Amino acid sequence: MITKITENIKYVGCDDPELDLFESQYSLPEGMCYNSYVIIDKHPTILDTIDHRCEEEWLQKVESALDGQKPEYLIVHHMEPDHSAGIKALIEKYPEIKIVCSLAASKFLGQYNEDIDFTNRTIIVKENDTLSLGNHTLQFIAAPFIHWPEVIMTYVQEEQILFSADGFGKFGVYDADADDWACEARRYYFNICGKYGVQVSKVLDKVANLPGVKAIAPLHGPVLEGEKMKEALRLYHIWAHYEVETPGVFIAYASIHGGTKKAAEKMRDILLEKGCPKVSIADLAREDMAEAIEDAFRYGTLLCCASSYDADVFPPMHFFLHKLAMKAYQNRRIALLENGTWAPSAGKAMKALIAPMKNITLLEPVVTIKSRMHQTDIENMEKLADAILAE
Ligand SMILES: Cc1cc2nc3c(=O)[nH]c(=O)nc-3n(C[C@H](O)[C@H](O)[C@H](O)COP(=O)(O)O)c2cc1C
Repeated sequence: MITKITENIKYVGCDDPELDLFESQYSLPEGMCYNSYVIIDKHPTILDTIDHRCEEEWLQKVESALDGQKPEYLIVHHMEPDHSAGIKALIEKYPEIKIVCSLAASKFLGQYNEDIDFTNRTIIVKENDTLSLGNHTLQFIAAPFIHWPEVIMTYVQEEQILFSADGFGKFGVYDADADDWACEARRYYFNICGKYGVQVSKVLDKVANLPGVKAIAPLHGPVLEGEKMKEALRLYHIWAHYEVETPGVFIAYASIHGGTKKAAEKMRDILLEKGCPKVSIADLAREDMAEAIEDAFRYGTLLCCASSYDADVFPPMHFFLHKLAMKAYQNRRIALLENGTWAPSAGKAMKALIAPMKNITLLEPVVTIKSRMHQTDIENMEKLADAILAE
């Protein structure tokens, strides 16, 4: 199906409901979609290609949307293969097409397609350059590191639509969770763009200076308009600035034989009894790691509970904290509970992983339990809960 975004801008993206993992690591309970658009004008133009999994379907949609015209330009916003894999097939089908992209993207074109000669085919654009298609003027916006260095966005001046590359994207097929954009957009943002809050903030400032954006069309997920677009912009402002979105505590635990899990659940109960507005809890060994990353960013305080393991920390917790550090986790309070049977080491290992993070307040006391939570541990756990709740 080809959907009209406006009279002359058509959606030619594809759903991929069967993909197991996005970027080989993110679970997809509702599949994925790769967006692509065709602008019908004096100079017909395609915005981005597609993942190789959907190439044939996409080519047919493009042909049908063009309705007999030949495309003159392909705008490449982002060179990641889920959007650029179709470039080769597109050039084979329309050998005269010109590729419009950033300088950085022009280098990646050859890296991904060494058998194609891009000489005399590539038009390099930079910040605020424009390209007239006839009735549509494309204004290019540099968006480096959202979340790759070559990224550009395109603002279609007459229609006031921003084509935002992976910015404002989400997991799921095109119309998944139509009434709850934030849930999968948040998981997508923190796991994929989270490291680049500074760059996202800069782009948000540029978007605010555009003369009235009416819609945002990302490379994954629905086109955002009206109140949904306003809400997405509000959330992106919070996320990009590493602000707390929801008051409360996220408890992440990694337990080998269940003792640490019991202590984590007891901490949840103590916190709720003491009036904590919201406590979310996750088993890092079993639950979706990407969702745990998302929740760590969502709440203001993170409580990590982990078993000791080979004079270090149980690996699911190691991976979790390592990934948070990679994603520039910052501006948060962290509390620790460790468990060990002969020489507890989880606390020290967790502290070492947290040390490089920016603007983290480590709460005291670090609670140590031995093998199983004992009555004598409760006093320390209460103290830790008090420290968590004392803002
Ligand atoms: C492979 C392995 C390595 C472990 N290494 C340590 C260790 O270095 N120091 C320690 O005190 N306990 C160690 N333990 C014990 C765990 O920390 C133990 O499972 C924990 O104290 C009980 O909590 P749990 O029920 O949440 O796993 C190890 C356990 C396993 C299975």
